[in-house]
Amino acid sequence: MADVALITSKLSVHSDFPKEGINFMDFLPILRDPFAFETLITHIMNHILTTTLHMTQKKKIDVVVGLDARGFLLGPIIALRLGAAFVPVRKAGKLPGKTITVVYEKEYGDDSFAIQEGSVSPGDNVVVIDDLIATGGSAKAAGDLIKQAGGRTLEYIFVIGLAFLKGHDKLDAPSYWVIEADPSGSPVDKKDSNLLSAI
Ligand SMILES: O=P(O)(O)OC[C@H]1O[C@H](OP(=O)(O)OP(=O)(O)O)[C@H](O)[C@@H]1O
Ligand SMILES: Nc1ncnc2[nH]cnc12
Repeated sequence: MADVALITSKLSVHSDFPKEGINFMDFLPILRDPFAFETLITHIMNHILTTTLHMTQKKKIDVVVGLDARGFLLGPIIALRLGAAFVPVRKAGKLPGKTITVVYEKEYGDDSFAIQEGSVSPGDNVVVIDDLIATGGSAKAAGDLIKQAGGRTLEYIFVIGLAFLKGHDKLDAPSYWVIEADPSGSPVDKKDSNLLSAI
């Protein structure tokens, strides 16, 4: 698809960042090109309107959860277009008031996430947005927080999926990524795993 080719052309890969052996996929250049950025948002919106919304009888998404930090660059835009709330899942210790926290493991170390109590209500339909899924540790931790708050995660949506790491297998709902990358950071045709996980 031409839209995916344009978005993919903006990605850059940095070897051995932030640690030796990690091919870090940088999606920020997409945001520097307004046309590519708009194309990405439109692609994600099309996916949500044609697929995610039909995962619930209510046909409504109540909350878009964005993951610290790069999920914050996409989540509020998607939330506004859907008429949904935006809720950040932040690294623990950064949010005021009562929070729910969870410790998790990711591709290059351990971390902890928090969500503000009351920001997701019981029964809310939630979509999680982030730039990338690697081991799935971050997305799973966010899903655990949403579950503890009583919300229902309909889908996890990413710009980039490192499907070979099988992170999506850890998640309690289907996942979708716009671009799939191999261990070197090169784009590959999306595997069935992505399609299957979106069923
Ligand atoms: O699937 P995982 O193995 O959990 O890795 C994916 C997460 O790692 C990156 O964030 P990072 O924790 O580096 O935080 P940052 O966005 O603040 O740099 C990325 O933006 C995802 O949130
Ligand atoms: N390879 C990678 N590139 C960018 N962000 C990441 N987060 C975890 N692994 C990553």
